[in-house]
Amino acid sequence: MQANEPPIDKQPTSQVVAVADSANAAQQRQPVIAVRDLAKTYRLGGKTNVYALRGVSLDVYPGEFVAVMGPSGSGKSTFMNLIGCLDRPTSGEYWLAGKLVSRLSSDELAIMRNRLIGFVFQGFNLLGRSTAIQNVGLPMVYAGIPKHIRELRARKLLQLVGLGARMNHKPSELSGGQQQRVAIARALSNGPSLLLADEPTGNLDSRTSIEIMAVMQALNEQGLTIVLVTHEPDIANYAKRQVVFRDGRLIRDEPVLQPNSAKDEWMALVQSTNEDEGNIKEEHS
Ligand SMILES: Nc1ncnc2c1ncn2[C@@H]1O[C@H](COP(=O)(O)OP(=O)(O)OP(=O)(O)O)[C@@H](O)[C@H]1O
Repeated sequence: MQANEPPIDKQPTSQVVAVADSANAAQQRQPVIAVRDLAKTYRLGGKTNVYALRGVSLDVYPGEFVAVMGPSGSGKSTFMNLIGCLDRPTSGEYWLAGKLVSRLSSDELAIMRNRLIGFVFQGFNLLGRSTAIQNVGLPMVYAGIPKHIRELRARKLLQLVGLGARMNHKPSELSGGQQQRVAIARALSNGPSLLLADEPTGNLDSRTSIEIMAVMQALNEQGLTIVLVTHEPDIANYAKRQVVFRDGRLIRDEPVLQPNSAKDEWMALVQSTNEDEGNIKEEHS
């Protein structure tokens, strides 16, 4: 066992059980995320403690699509910041792809984060003066990838999210949904195995939200593990599993038996729009 692998008694119970249960192949895989008793306390003004997370334990396996829900202030963003290695917990343990995060140096952590995790935010966070292809290529500049490979990869990623015809557009020349698709392509640029999305549809209308969720579901079908924070139950119903936080605790963790298909809903919307437009044309002819 490597120094920063979870000791067997600390490993997720399901993983230990899975060793004995060879029939359950999915559970035999190592979790991408394994947290145990994770807690985060903020100290306000040197006096007051804010208990943002109070002992959360959770495993997320490769290929899962998890929606994180809960009321405002319940700890969702704090949890995402911890699993995204953007912040350190006050106590508890976190294994990211089998490595105990607390044992990693800041440099090791940064390398692991850049290699394994892609981030998508509510506000897109694109550079306003850069084109779509430049925005997507930026994380690869930091990763030291040569220009010709960067461009090739950025083109492929923009095509993957359906923006092949918008590569040279700046964010102000793109719709909100298109900007979020650029942000998703950028999040994928270093080939992560985990996508963390904090309210990715929070700034979008419901039609555009379905479009973005169709992209997310397609990526998940290709094997990408996704953890997504949302306030909206409709959005959470596109995920395969829902976890709910309240007052810094995990109070519910359930599979979604039949996730909605955003692609089907999107196609139905497009079809009904086409029919409406056809009817209008007929009325005017
Ligand atoms: N940097 C901070 N300093 C002090 N308190 C904080 C800090 N960040 C978050 N908190 C507090 O921790 C608690 C959890 O906040 P968090 O942002 O994780 O909740 P949330 O579920 O993401 O809420 P929302 O849905 O409104 O984004 C809240 O009481 C919040 O005020």
